[in-house]
Amino acid sequence: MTSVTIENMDLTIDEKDILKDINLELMSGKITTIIGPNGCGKSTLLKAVSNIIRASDGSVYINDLDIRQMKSKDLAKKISILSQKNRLQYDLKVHDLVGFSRYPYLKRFRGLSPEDHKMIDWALTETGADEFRDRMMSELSGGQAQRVWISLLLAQGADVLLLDEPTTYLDIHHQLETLNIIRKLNQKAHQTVVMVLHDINQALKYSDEIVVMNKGRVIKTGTPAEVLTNETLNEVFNINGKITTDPVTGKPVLTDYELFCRTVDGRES
Ligand SMILES: Nc1ncnc2c1ncn2[C@@H]1O[C@H](COP(=O)(O)OP(=O)(O)OP(=O)(O)O)[C@@H](O)[C@H]1O
Repeated sequence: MTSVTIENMDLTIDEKDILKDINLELMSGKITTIIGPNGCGKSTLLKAVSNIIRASDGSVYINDLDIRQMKSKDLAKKISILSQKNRLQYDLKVHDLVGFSRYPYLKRFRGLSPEDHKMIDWALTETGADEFRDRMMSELSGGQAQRVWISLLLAQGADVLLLDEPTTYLDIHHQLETLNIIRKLNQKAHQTVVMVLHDINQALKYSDEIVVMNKGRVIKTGTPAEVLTNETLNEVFNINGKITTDPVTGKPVLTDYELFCRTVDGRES
């Protein structure tokens, strides 16, 4: 299993502080979900962990290896990232697109090996995307395409999976299907999964650990039960709700949520 440690990370873009003093130990083999309001730095944090964007200060370690000391191919064998918006410039067959994930393993002047094909087939089967492996990406629905993108992430064979809003654009059925696939894979293969989700109840249900961000900082980490308090909801999202415990999963559930606004003199409105 692979652990990821972020130490004293700051990230500045155009003199604006985007991430400030981030210290995190992402739990090995578990599912961690980052929640927080729009623009608080969640996507930027995932990009910095995968070295797509360089932090201005601080370090990210994968099992004690500093990612800045790693070659990009070696890093890609350890960490794969599913970005928020996946767009293709050219239309491709599903199978060919997933094949790109094997780039870090290609030997010079050689094509895909039997091992590469095995990984691609496995990834397509695990996500249920195998049935449209020979179709063009442009022919797929949003939910089908998302399964292909997750296959691409899996076929890369990394121990750490970063997923930025993997359920965006999906209907509720496909949202749950996608999260179930991620959880099933995490339970079977014990990858370290770090997701960004906007749906608080989905975050509570599917995560071992929650990271709450606000204004570029991590303000709370812990189990769903530790993190979900009305104090946190007020402070971060400006909402209030009823918090109960799901009798089956034992995890907290948020219901009856409402905007919670304080006027300048401190009254609720
Ligand atoms: N390339 C960039 N250039 C300038 N500013 C950027 C860049 N990327 C991100 N930002 C800024 O950094 C801040 C954090 O953005 P980020 O996308 O990480 O937030 P987020 O929490 O993922 O938001 P959302 O929930 O809306 O997706 C925002 O203010 C954004 O405008």
